[in-house]
Amino acid sequence: MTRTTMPLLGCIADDFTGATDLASMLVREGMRSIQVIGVPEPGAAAPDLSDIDAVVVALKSRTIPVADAIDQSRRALAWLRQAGCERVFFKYCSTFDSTPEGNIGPVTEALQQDVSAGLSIACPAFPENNRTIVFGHLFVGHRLLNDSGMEHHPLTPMTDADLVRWLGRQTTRPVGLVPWDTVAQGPDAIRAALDALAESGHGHAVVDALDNAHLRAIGAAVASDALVTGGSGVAIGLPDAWRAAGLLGKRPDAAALPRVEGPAVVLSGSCSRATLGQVAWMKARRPALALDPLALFDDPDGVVGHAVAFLTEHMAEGPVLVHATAAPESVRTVQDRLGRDEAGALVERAFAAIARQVVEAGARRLVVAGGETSGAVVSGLGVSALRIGPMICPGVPWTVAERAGDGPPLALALKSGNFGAEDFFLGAFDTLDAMEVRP
Ligand SMILES: Nc1ncnc2c1ncn2[C@@H]1O[C@H](COP(=O)(O)OP(=O)(O)OP(=O)(O)O)[C@@H](O)[C@H]1O
Ligand SMILES: O=C(O)[C@@H](O)C(=O)CO
Repeated sequence: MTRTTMPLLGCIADDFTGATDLASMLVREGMRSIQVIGVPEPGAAAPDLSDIDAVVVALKSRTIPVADAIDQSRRALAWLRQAGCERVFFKYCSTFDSTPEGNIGPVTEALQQDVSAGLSIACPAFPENNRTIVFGHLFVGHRLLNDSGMEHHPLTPMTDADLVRWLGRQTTRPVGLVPWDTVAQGPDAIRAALDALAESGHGHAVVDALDNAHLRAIGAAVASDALVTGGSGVAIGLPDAWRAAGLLGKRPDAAALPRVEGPAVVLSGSCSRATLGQVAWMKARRPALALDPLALFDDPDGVVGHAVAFLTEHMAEGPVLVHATAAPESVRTVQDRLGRDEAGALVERAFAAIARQVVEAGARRLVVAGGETSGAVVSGLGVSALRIGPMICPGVPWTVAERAGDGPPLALALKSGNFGAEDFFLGAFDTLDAMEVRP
């Protein structure tokens, strides 16, 4: 018999757009999914989980102190288990963003303890976005992780592509490897390798994957595990395995959302390479306004007001863009003047205010670029949960927001900095117009 009343899978994601990425993969594979913003406080209105298969709790725990990340993740786990989830997924970045101290290893070990898991896999591979693992080494495209640009990341510089060694620095229990030639032999071989590693005292296994066939085989091998850890890629094999085991029903309409119509805006606070290209592409086609952080520092209300007036003037005619996205040298100038964190916080506050005011002025469909920027916008709009809909590109779905009070429905697409093709900003609205509608 297939269970129908409670979510089967509870997920804990260490950042915001990462949570959306995971939920999107689960929806594509036929699980009705919702993303909850932070751990709901006791007594707060709980999201409606009555027809939901997977719940993803979005934390901001990737770069906070280890003890705080453990505490938040454990609270998320307790809430998910109370909601009925029997399987747990810990989602981190496909570039394994972490430091020698954590937070991936320590959070995994805390969750293992709480769900009484023995060994769990670690698999950030996401071939659809060019992240693959070969003999434990993570590649971004053709480059090793530590030669991909990620070695310069301001918060989590990834200076070693050897995930067995890197994760081993963060964990108390040994880390083993299931190499790709074992993975290629299929689920039974993978399971046997994992069991052998557990038998020999390993607490973690990095699992190689080069393509989606590998990920589906891994999913089938670990479908009974209480805890799976990884990027969104490794989640794609789980739903089929659960359906085969009778734990999950068929969900042909998993991606359907209520129709949301109305003016469309794009807010971009990401300065990642992919977003720079997307902003340039959009500026050549639609009205666009650049936010100047230094002007924002001098007159925040004036600059926000000007941006809202600009959006409001143009949004009825089609998608319109406001961006702080700027080239690295211009970002450096701003950071030298204001400080890196202060500049970031100033721009994020501005986007939160712009989003709030432009929604008050009638905007109903918003695309937001950048993880931190998305967090600020979602907080600014008072969103408590996101129902996940169709995929725009691997890792980015449309969502419909649940908000406190009786606000009008809002469609939101939250894009990780480095995801999406050049035409993402306009293409996103085509996906929304073409989607199947939930009555
Ligand atoms: N022109 C600018 N000068 C200085 N800081 C900026 C500027 N534009 C944006 N920022 C800040 O840079 C940060 C960008 O982070 P964000 O997470 O939004 O994007 P990202 O890093 O590209 O996305 P992701 O985390 O999904 O990869 C934010 O704090 C934003 O406010
Ligand atoms: O896994 C990824 O690359 C993304 O979902 C992410 O976590 C971006 O911060």
